[in-house]
Amino acid sequence: MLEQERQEIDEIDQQLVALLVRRLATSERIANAKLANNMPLLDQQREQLVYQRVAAQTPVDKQPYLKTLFTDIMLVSKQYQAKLMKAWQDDHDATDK
Ligand SMILES: C=C(O[C@@H]1C=C(C(=O)O)C=C[C@H]1O)C(=O)O
Repeated sequence: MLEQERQEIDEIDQQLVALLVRRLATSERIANAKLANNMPLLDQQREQLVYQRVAAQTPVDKQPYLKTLFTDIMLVSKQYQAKLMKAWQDDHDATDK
């Protein structure tokens, strides 16, 4: 009964996982550039642009759900960047001593 739809969800999830892994890898490169250039991790202006772009691509009835999803996606992205930047900074401090 639900097999076809569940198979479609599985296929979509497979694509989402690959894209989310790629997004995190890109976020890692951004974290590296921020540390090298003494820039803050958080960029609220950029996040507002992301929300605007997502909303423009989303049917109105689904916009609140996509907003929640992207809040979480960017939260995880920032958590990952914070972990990486701390580890790189700790390494750097250790080699300075
Ligand atoms: C990835 C970045 O770092 C943070 C995470 C963002 C994201 O995951 O889209 C956006 C802005 C920043 O708060 C960035 O600055 O582009």
